[in-house]
Amino acid sequence: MDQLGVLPAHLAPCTAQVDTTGELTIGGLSVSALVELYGSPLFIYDEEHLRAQMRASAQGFGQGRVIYASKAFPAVAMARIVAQEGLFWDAASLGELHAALRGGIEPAKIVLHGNNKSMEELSAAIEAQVGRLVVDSFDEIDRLEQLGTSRATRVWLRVTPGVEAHTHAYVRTGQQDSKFGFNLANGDAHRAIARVMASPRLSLTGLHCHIGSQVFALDSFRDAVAIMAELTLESGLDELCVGGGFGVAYLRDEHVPSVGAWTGWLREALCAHGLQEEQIFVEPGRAIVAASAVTVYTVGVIKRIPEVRTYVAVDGGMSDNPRPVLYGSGYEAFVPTRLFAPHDATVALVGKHCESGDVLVREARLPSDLSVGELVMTPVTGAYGYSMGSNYNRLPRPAVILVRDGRARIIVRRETLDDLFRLEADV
Ligand SMILES: Cc1ncc(COP(=O)(O)O)c(C=O)c1O
Ligand SMILES: N[C@@H](CCCC[NH3+])C(=O)O
Repeated sequence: MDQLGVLPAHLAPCTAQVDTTGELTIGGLSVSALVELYGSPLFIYDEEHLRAQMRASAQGFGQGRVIYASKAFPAVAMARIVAQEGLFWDAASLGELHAALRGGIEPAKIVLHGNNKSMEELSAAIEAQVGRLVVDSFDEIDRLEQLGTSRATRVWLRVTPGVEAHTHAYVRTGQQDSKFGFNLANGDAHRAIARVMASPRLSLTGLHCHIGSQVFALDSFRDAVAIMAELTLESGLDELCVGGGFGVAYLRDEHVPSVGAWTGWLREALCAHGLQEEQIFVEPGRAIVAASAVTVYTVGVIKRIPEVRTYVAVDGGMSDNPRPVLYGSGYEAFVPTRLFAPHDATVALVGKHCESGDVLVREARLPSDLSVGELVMTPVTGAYGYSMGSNYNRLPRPAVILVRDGRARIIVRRETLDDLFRLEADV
């Protein structure tokens, strides 16, 4: 089915269905019943969708290995699923490393990233015996040598290949002017390779690059693959990771390759450049997790300004989804209990924060007879929503639930007022 009422199927989690009354179900459970049980706002993740995306990414990549970029959604429950599906886990901090360990990811399948890793992060990674440590700077090489690492720690170097990915400037990472990695053009990458190869304490096994996030153009990857494959082979290294960043559809008119198509294309391109499947890695985050979740809100206020605009205010906002404010990202909105109703009015869907910029969807299509108390849902919020959320205006973070086969589990409970004050001293 291409449509679930007015909801385009490609924006919905894979188990989403619409019942005869127009109500959306996910994992066999009605969205309104879930909100009744777990409260609003609510993140609903579809476990089958997550597993299907992980399997598709791995299948497309053949013998290559898929690393889940956990920053997109680094919950412990997510780590458990990643462990069961056999993927690797990219951690970019001590917190993301601990989520992996708590979720049962084998340390050998953890890849530690970060452009400014602390001594504490480096020693925790070495102690845990993570599978790959991705070195990002000359200062980090100094730190590792000070720490007295042994050659048991496998090291990759993050290279900045000088590729301008076609995406938002804030999430572009492969160009020369970047805080990440060793630049290829000015000779830093070659100097770092020579230095780490000569080190008695470090064992260089591969290279890494990541050109940016929410990238749609295959051309950007094509250039990065060619440059990185050549550098890996000329340096005599065994492993190459070409990062993630595969774009996903957020809007009804956007259509993008599936995650399996992305990884399949990269596998072919890397092999065409002379690498063996066993040598290659990819690192998608968003493409695995984004469309697996929806956020459901409750409408609290409808403000109509004739001939100007209608504002529909919900009980969350930029604290549970900062992407529209940060990157001007677009989303769609739907009433999950009335998917057969025409969504015939254009309104601004806004949050409850003290900022005029706290807009979730600037021009949302919602029913013209929408009323206070109804539910509104934004799909494709599984990546960089909860993980980049905040407590701005002292809003407690929403609950996150995982649904599957008619069963729901809380994987992150809703914050309470006590949670909000737990760090404050009693003065
Ligand atoms: C090191 C690294 N690897 C992989 C990714 C992939 O994340 P995504 O596929 O969500 O863009 C990122 C973030 O963009 C990253 O910083
Ligand atoms: N947080 C960004 C992506 C950054 C990826 C991290 N390297 C986003 O939503 O879209």
